[in-house]
Amino acid sequence: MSDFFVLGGGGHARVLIHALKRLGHDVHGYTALSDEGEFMQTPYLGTDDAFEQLQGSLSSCAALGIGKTGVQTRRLDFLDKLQALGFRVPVIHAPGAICHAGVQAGEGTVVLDGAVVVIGSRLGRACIVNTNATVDHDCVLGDDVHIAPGATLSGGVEVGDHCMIGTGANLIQAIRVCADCMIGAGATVVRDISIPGVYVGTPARRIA
Ligand SMILES: CC(=O)SCCNC(=O)CCNC(=O)[C@H](O)C(C)(C)COP(=O)(O)OP(=O)(O)OC[C@H]1O[C@@H](n2cnc3c(N)ncnc32)[C@H](O)[C@@H]1OP(=O)(O)O
Repeated sequence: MSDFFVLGGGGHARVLIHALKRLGHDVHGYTALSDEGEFMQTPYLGTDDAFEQLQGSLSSCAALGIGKTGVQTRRLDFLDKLQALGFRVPVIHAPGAICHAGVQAGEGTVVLDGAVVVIGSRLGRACIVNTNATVDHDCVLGDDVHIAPGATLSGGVEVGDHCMIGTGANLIQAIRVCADCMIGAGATVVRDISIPGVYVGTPARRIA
């Protein structure tokens, strides 16, 4: 069991703190833009950049609690900073997640309750496989990819860096989605996507 601090003070941080505690880890506190997270039930340590000053006194493990609702986020920047300062940012599988043996995942990646990651899949760094999402066999996710709640990647799907696959979206088998795409909630992707942008609907079409 390890001692963690959680970087971020919103809903995603709260989910991670809950998961870490259920896994038996100690959570010393969280950082956030401001001290507004009484509901976090763990001490506020300072702003999101405070870990640079607090390094000596903080636990050696960190969790990336900053959520991702768009393509551009600071998640990878923070992961790089944390690692450069010597923190470990382990992969977290929530107690209710299912990850098949041999699935590979990069540092800072989390798989949340009810999510299933099937044999042969590879997840990059700082990814989120959110509640009840499915990443079926032999998928490959780049870095900083978010598979939102209830989204489904069928077998052999590839998703590029920084993509966000929205809540309940479905990608059929062997689809390739290039980096920097937002797939809207409920979209159905039936063709490869090779131009970065925002895609919605069934079948998914580019709107921006
Ligand atoms: C635990 C968590 O909470 S994780 C968070 C999970 N969140 C998500 O999955 C959110 C995914 N985001 C979406 O689906 C968003 O609606 C986006 C990114 C696709 C579009 O957002 P915006 O760029 O703000 O577009 P906007 O809301 O202005 O809509 C533009 C048009 O697309 C339509 N549209 C927006 N989203 C969708 C969608 N998912 N499916 C179909 N049509 C859509 C709108 O109705 C609008 O159409 P109109 O011009 O005919 O009125």
